[in-house]
Amino acid sequence: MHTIVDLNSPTAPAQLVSACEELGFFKLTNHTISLNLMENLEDEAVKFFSLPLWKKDAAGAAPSVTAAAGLATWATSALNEYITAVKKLACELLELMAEGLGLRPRNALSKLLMDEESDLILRLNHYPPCPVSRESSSGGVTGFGEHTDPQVISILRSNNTWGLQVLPRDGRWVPVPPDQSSFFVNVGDSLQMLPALTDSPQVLTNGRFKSVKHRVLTNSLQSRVSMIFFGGPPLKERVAPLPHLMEEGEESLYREFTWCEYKATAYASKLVDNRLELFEKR
Ligand SMILES: O=C(O)CCC(=O)C(=O)O
Ligand SMILES: [Fe+2]
Repeated sequence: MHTIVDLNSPTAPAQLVSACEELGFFKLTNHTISLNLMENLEDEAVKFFSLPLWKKDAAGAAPSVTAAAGLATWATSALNEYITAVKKLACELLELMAEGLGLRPRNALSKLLMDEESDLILRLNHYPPCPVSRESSSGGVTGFGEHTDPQVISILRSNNTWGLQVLPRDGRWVPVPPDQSSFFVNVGDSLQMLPALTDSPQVLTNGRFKSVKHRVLTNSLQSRVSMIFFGGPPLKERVAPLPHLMEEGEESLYREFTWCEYKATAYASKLVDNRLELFEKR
């Protein structure tokens, strides 16, 4: 099962490091982001998702999605409030991780998100109930296929509907019990490649973080709504080879690439594809 990290615990830095090394995924409790804010945003998201498709398409192309979709005007400012708060939380976590890794300076990781050109995304997902999943022998219909997140860090909040599963290294999918008042955090591919991002060889010896494979199965009776904050580096930031693929002194199998290139490849490929193969030196 995944680790539960209490943000207020004095041992949070060490707990974060071991959670990121073992599974690359943990539940975070005792954060200060208001449940009320998250529930209000969830209500607006549900209203948006229940609009007819043509209206959602039109809203997507409009300068203000909320206004075009006829959603509450406060929704835009609430969204901005949420994004600011969750970005701050992401940076706090990255600083605690740096502390746990003994990295100097403390902002070695968080500066990637603090940069004014950092690539931040908030995604809202809606999985309507899918009755077929009751009859399905595989235990559910896929709502979001298996993948790793390409960014540095992802911070997920969902309603209390089951569906999220993570894949530990022993290869068996584990359902994650939902908890609408906590966050679920996962290591992204770019954090797995962290030594390159920090230019800090000491991290190589301190262990590596894992970007965890995860997926969502639909629920037969209840709809699931999730909001995920993806913290990515600036587009021009250099992302480099996975150190665990190299022996000491061995030349990298991969050519250097930027976050922009990696992101473009990640979103153009199928979810399960091994994107790194595309960056192998030929
Ligand atoms: O909706 C969820 O619970 C997870 C979705 C997800 O993994 C993603 O959007 O990257
Ligand atoms: Fe994901």
